[in-house]
Amino acid sequence: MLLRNTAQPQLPGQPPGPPGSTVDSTRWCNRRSGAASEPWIVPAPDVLERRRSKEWLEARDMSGAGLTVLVTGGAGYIGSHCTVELLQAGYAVIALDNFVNSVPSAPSGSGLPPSLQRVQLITGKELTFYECDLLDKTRLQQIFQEHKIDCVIHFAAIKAVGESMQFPLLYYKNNLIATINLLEVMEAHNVYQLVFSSSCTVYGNPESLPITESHPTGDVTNVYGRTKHFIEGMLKDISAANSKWNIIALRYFNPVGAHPTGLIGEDPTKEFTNIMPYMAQVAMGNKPHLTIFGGDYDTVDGTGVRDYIHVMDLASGHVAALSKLHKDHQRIRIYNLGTGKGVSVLQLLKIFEAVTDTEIPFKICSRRDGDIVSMYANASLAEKELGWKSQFTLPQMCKDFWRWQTMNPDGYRSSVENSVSRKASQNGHTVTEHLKKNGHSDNSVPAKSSQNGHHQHTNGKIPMGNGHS
Ligand SMILES: CC(=O)N[C@H]1[C@@H](OP(=O)(O)OP(=O)(O)OC[C@H]2O[C@@H](n3ccc(=O)[nH]c3=O)[C@H](O)[C@@H]2O)O[C@H](CO)[C@H](O)[C@@H]1O
Repeated sequence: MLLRNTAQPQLPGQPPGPPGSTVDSTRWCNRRSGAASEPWIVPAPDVLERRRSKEWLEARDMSGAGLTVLVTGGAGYIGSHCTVELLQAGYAVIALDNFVNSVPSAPSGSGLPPSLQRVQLITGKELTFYECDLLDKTRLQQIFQEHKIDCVIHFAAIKAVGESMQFPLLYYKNNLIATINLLEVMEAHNVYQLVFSSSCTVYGNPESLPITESHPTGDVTNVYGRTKHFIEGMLKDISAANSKWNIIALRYFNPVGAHPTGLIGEDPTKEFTNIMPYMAQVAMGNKPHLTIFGGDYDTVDGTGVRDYIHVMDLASGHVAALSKLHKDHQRIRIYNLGTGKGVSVLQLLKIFEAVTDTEIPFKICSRRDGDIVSMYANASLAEKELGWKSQFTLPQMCKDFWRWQTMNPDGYRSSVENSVSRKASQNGHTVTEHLKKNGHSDNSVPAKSSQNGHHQHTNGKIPMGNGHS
């Protein structure tokens, strides 16, 4: 039976229905009939740690202690998950975002966007945030002047493949000029350590599988991908011209999943087209069926094959990359971040159904323009040189994505204040007591409005008494 979510707004971590109600998810998702119902429970924030191997935890990288990293695109999907790992690795984080594809800070709130408020809740640590468009070079310069920045992770970009074909100049301007501004400002402030967010899309149609970093690049099928390819070229050129540069470009395969707490996840403000968010919408009953693009490819079952990687694995890959930059000066180096496992659309669908206990009706239609048949990584270089290896399995990716989706059916519109209030009241504490107990000071510093109207959330402390956005 397919039911729509008609529930009232609920708190993250609670099933739909009035706060405190016992309504479970059988009421509102595309559940398999007769299956036992089990409401989603908020996992402890250390759940991620427990999933990792003992060896990994022992070797935990704390190389960020005492260093400040600037994260562009910090409020977005990958940026926010990476910020969790950076804070946990001891970095002081300065995050920037222009909210082009992430949910903005509420005008009356703390100045922090909801994704980053939740990052603070997960980590119990504070960060600094500026609303800043990288096309605004003056603003960027001010930020570099105000802080002693040691290194940069550059996520900020627009990334919708279809949109990039319709509006190529928008993509070239936003992705290329923004990056040039950032590189110029970095150089002017003697900041030369950079991790750049690239993509497996630079390989185009692979000539051989699994794909190693030495596979030819440039035969890219879309404008978005070409911006990534051009930026990689630019980074090679600047590192050849000036030996001070120390850069790692990470070529991601297909990022999916969400933080295991379910507090942060993907909440694009643009129409989504990637498969897992779409699949989840069908599972929720918000879309009637999944359209599978092509069932006649030369693959295990005729559907397209990809290398899906948990976003928290990507996040730890960035910490490993920064750590490498602090240790070795290698001018520019490129690594694939993937699991090395190719998974077809139908295989993904079956696993998603099994771990979420839902049914996903689908229709196999014609191939999507520009789609690649099969793509998966050889990620052994990252393992050898960065000491990084993916940890999460595909069922965990699906489960974590689903937890985020069901806890936040309206994305970040469920407020952090509610989440805090709920946890506090569960423990018999006030919000203030709860935050103090969890390492937040009540000595809050509200967001300042800078001269040009941008918000800065100084030290990232969660203001109390005046509400959270
Ligand atoms: C060519 C290209 O630049 N691809 C980008 C796109 O990868 P992909 O196009 O690989 O990601 P995707 O999630 O859109 O598609 C994954 C697989 O699912 C299939 N599919 C997808 C949606 C759907 O409704 N039905 C369906 O069958 C699709 O044909 C493909 O085989 O997005 C990624 C981010 O996650 C990267 O940014 C990639 O660079």
